[in-house]
Amino acid sequence: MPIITVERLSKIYPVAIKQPGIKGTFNHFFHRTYREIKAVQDVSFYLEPGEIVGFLGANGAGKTTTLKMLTGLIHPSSGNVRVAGYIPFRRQPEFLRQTSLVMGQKQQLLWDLPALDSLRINAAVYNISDRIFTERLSELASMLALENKLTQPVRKLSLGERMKAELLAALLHHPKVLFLDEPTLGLDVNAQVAVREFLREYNQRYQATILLTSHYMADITALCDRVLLIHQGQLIYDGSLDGLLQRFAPYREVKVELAQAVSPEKLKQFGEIEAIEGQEVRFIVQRENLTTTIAKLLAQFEVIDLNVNDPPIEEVIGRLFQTGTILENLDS
Ligand SMILES: Nc1ncnc2c1ncn2[C@@H]1O[C@H](COP(=O)(O)OP(=O)(O)OP(=O)(O)O)[C@@H](O)[C@H]1O
Repeated sequence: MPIITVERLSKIYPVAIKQPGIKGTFNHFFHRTYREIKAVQDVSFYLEPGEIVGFLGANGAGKTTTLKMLTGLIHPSSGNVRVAGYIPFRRQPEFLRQTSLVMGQKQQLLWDLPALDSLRINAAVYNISDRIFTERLSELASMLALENKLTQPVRKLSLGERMKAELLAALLHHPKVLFLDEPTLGLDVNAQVAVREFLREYNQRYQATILLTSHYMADITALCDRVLLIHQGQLIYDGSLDGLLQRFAPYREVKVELAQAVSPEKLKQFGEIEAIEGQEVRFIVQRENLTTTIAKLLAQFEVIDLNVNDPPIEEVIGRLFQTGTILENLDS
């Protein structure tokens, strides 16, 4: 049975329009007019317990709005949501005990206090006994390698340590469902890897369900077998990461090592040149032109080595998010 059920969920934000000038300001006060922003439109999906699912979309696609409705921070305009058996917007205490939201750009830990003090407050809020608090603290701090950091004021922690402390605070009550909005934002590569490894371990240890947004594709490839793709408020893909590449990357990367360097002018005819490093050239070639392009390359040049790969996921998603590209792919 799904732990998260989202059915025909929509959110429309009314936004007041203000014309410039004094007349505009006057009208703004007395005859305010509004336009509608359809941030989320008719979105449906289900998550099974223990799944880690990536939630992808360009800036402004509707990810945060969806997460806010799933955690009960905002009310849907229409549709149904159930998380762990609860309607999020009611914000019942039992719902809050089963879920947690971590936003990379917001923090719950108090800046000037040691994280430990904020964690004690959380323990009191969630009614966690001293014994369980000590047990969980020691387990999570060791999983996150934070043992020596919790007594320092939060402002003295590095960004990565702070994010790990935020995760500790969010997980102290052992939620069944964890919503993560850009948990690795701004972290260096080592800290990103540490956060990812922790999430994987936590998910395996407690079968927690995780819905995760991230602009770092490494987070998604490392953690998520399944992804949801949202575009202009609509869910346009729900499936495996490989399936996403097949569907939205109608091209492949051809890497060829030539016996002699060849000018870019001569190479242009074979496809879009991604990079030239000495005698090594990387092209983007449409899938349907792949065999003819390779045949032409082999006929015209002395080729030492040739590889065909799916382009890196970052690249596919980057292209996908460029205006219009998603819609072109949807039409085809
Ligand atoms: N409180 C609000 N009032 C009006 N419009 C809003 C509000 N919050 C978000 N929006 C608009 O709704 C749309 C979806 O925004 P949302 O923050 O959900 O996108 P997102 O996918 O999380 O983007 P990002 O990756 O940039 O965080 C955007 O057009 C945004 O401008």
